[in-house]
Amino acid sequence: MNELVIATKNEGKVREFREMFSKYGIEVKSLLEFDEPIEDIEETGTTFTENATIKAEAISKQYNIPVLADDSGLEVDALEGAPGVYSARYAGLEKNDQKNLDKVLENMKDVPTDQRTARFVCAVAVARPDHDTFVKIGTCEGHIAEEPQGEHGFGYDPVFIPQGSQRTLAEYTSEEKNAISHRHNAIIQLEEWLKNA
Ligand SMILES: O=c1[nH]c(=O)c2ncn([C@@H]3O[C@H](COP(=O)(O)OP(=O)(O)OP(=O)(O)O)[C@@H](O)[C@H]3O)c2[nH]1
Ligand SMILES: [Mg+2]
Repeated sequence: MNELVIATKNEGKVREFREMFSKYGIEVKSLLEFDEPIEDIEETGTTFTENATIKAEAISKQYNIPVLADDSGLEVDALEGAPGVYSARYAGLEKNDQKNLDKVLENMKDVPTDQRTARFVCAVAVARPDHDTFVKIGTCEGHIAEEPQGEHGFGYDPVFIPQGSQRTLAEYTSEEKNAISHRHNAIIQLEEWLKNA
């Protein structure tokens, strides 16, 4: 396989998939690079697994090709798992990373350091014509910073400090993030399939 379609319109995800799949010699094509505009796929599931499956199967069926999709988000223990599957839409449907992150910090303002534990979760689904869809899940444990730091990455990266680190993920280089991220931890479980695909 030398090209894989990823059913996403999130440029941050596309960049990371492109970086991580390059070592397998696989080029990534996202929904942003199709000749015709692709309608938004409604994420009606209540779990990362369901939503990743919905996105992968929608595009796989429409174009009759193998497709990978990623549904991911941030689970904060002190917020009972929120924003969770609603991470992209936490502060509203407009999908504003800054507003989402501000809302997490605001909701966490009275939470002491030792209770700020959180994790990123990523479900990757692979849908193919005439095959059952399969899903792999990766996580990345850490805690929520008191204030945003760093310019790299996307989404909640400026407020997420991976376990054992003093820096936020937005202060990591892309190579450093791609070595420990939830997305990386999901993709490494695809290695067998990638080698044979
Ligand atoms: O700081 C972050 N670093 C990450 O590595 C990361 N991965 C996911 N997220 C957050 O979770 C939402 C996913 O929602 P999501 O899976 O529905 O994606 P999306 O709507 O942005 O794009 P699409 O793939 O659905 O087209 C994203 O928007 C982000 O807010 C991340 N934040
Ligand atoms: Mg989405």
